[in-house]
Amino acid sequence: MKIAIGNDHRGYGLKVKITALLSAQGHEVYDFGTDSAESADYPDFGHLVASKVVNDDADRGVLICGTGIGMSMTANKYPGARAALCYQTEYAELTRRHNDANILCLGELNGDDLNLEVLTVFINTEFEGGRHQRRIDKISACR
Ligand SMILES: O=C(CO)[C@H](O)[C@H](O)[C@H](O)COP(=O)(O)O
Repeated sequence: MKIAIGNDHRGYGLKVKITALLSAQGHEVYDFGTDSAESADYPDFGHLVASKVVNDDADRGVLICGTGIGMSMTANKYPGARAALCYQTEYAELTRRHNDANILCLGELNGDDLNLEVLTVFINTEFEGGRHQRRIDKISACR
């Protein structure tokens, strides 16, 4: 799978671990920065990753900031982005099965170990389709 990843300064350490894990599993990881723990603005990286996903240059995106909230706000500005902020594995499973989420947002505050579990579930869970596809289609239908 092609996976685009981005982070701000608070997400840098976790990004390094995630990139190593995904690469070891054979995924193609495209790292859009930031590349250090020096202060950086999360929208800069959220925009890069979300645009890659909605343009089909990546199958999934992963975005990390302190809470994951700013990244999810940024990514969901893009039509076709379904960014999900997940703090527990159950949410990652359900957002893949029911929402076909294509971007996972993580909060560094949630802890690296739990975030890596959440990531693994997100990457390995398939969309169920059926009634959930109808509902996803309705997300795009702004009134
Ligand atoms: O959590 C975040 C946005 O939702 C970001 O990680 C920001 O970094 C957070 O707002 C903290 O900012 P700071 O400059 O590190 O204090």
